[in-house]
Amino acid sequence: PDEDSADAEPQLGDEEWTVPVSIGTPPQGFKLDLDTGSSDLWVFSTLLSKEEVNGQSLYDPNKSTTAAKMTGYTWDCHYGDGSFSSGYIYQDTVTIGGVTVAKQPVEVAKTVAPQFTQDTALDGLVGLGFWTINTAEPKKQKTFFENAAPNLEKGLFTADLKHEAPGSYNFGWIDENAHASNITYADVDSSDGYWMWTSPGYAVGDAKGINKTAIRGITDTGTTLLLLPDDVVDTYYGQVDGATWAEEWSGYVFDCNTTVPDFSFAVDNGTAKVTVPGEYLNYAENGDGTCYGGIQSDYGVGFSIFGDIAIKSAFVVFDQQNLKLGWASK
Ligand SMILES: Cc1ccc(-c2noc([C@H]3C[C@@H](O)CN3)n2)cc1F
Repeated sequence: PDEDSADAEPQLGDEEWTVPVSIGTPPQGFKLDLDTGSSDLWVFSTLLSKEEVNGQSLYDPNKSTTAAKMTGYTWDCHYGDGSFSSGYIYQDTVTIGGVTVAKQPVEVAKTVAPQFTQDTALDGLVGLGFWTINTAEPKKQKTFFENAAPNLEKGLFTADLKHEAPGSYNFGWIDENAHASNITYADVDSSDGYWMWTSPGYAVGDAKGINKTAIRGITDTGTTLLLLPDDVVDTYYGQVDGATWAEEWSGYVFDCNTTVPDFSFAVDNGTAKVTVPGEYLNYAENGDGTCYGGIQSDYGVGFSIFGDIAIKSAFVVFDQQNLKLGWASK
């Protein structure tokens, strides 16, 4: 059923992906960043001061006949990079990829951090984590997917992000033509509100076996890079000629002409694995002849983060009904 599919446009050199979202009646159109690492749906709005807006589309609830203010409700988000946004809440009709939720809590921004003002590629976020980390007060609100799932064929959504090319998110069904290998599932621990799971190990380059070490982390479409434990990161860069940790870049860098090896992480008991091509792991030029690695340390986060660099290397199934995370090659 192709109607439940949203094209995901890569922005800023695969830094983030946005999808077209309609809110209100008549529909107001936005480009929102689907983020499995948070659980608030928020959008730039007419409540913002003009200094905080830089070309983004603004949701105006007063122009929507289906908008209803949730009196007394507020929200306040803080993201991993220190950015923030906050405001008030309306219920309105939201459509993403052909899936419509009436009375979806739409968090309208009254304040956004400079990072959002500067990010002209997006008009807000759609959190696809679990409601337990939604920031609405006095009562947490369900995500778009949690509200949509009961009316979908399957209580799951899939992410098929691609390197420097449009990808897609599907809601409620698995496109068997979108993945090459069987889908291998891992158990999800949603107790912290994230898509948290544990990979049993990893391999660098074309190494046959895997280094058996548990990598516990979240699968987060809103994080660009692949953030891993220091011992894994050090082992990886030990195989990248000339790689060093650079204070000025706060991360591992190497000469841009360096050939960087693939990185594979195991799924389930290690029978299946996802291979991130070395090409994706030379993430960005620093401008001084060095390049910034796509693998960096998860120090201080408390868990690893399988961000877009890992997600775009696979076809990923976020199965909320069975609390499973599926990975397949494509
Ligand atoms: C300007 C800007 C800043 C942050 C983010 C952002 N979105 O998702 C996330 C990650 C980290 C964690 O917070 C949840 N998922 N970060 C997006 C932005 F456009």
